[in-house]
Amino acid sequence: MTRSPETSHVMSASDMDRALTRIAHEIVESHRGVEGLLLLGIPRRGTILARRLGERLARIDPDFDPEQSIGSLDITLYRDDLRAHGARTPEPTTIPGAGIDGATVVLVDDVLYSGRTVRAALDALQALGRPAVVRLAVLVDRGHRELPIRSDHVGKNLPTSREERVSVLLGEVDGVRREDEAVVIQRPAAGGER
Ligand SMILES: O=P(O)(O)OC[C@H]1O[C@H](OP(=O)(O)OP(=O)(O)O)[C@H](O)[C@@H]1O
Ligand SMILES: O=c1cc[nH]c(=O)[nH]1
Repeated sequence: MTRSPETSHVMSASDMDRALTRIAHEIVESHRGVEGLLLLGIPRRGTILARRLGERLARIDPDFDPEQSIGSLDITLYRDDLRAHGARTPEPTTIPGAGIDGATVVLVDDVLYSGRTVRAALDALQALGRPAVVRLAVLVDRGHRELPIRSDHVGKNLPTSREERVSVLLGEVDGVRREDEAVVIQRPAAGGER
């Protein structure tokens, strides 16, 4: 008999909002302001979260100009599992303003797991220029790293087992209402097929 996976909510929409607000404050504090800051989201959900972080940065410090300081970094062609999974359709890379040379780039993603996406992002960045500093902000760190990568800013550390799947549900991608956005863990039902 096939059982459906169990799903549990681990962050609500307001938990996510609060986490992003805290991360925005952390970024300003660790960078000592917003000059030279460039947020680059990893599509697709990282790009949306980068935009939301940027809105908060602009509220904290009006010198932060979202138009000039938020972009998107596609990593599709830099993945190390291209051979195993085949190519995905690339999303646009958009680098605003003066580019990445000399900037403090904050990579933004929804989930940090093996670290392979971030490794690919570092390769993608290197092809574009030479930032002064690269940092990482993620909404959820679920552990199980396969590479020596850690996040500077974390919305929530979430202990998980490898069998579980963490999903960040966002209106723009998943079609949920803003108030129904959430982080959920799906675990295979005990005794069920996967
Ligand atoms: O640290 P990692 O092991 O690389 O995992 C993290 C990545 O996995 C997810 O993307 P995924 O490739 O699953 O694509 P999707 O969310 O668009 O399905 C997530 O958005 C991260 O980018
Ligand atoms: O659980 C996981 C693993 C990789 N990427 C995700 O988004 N969730």
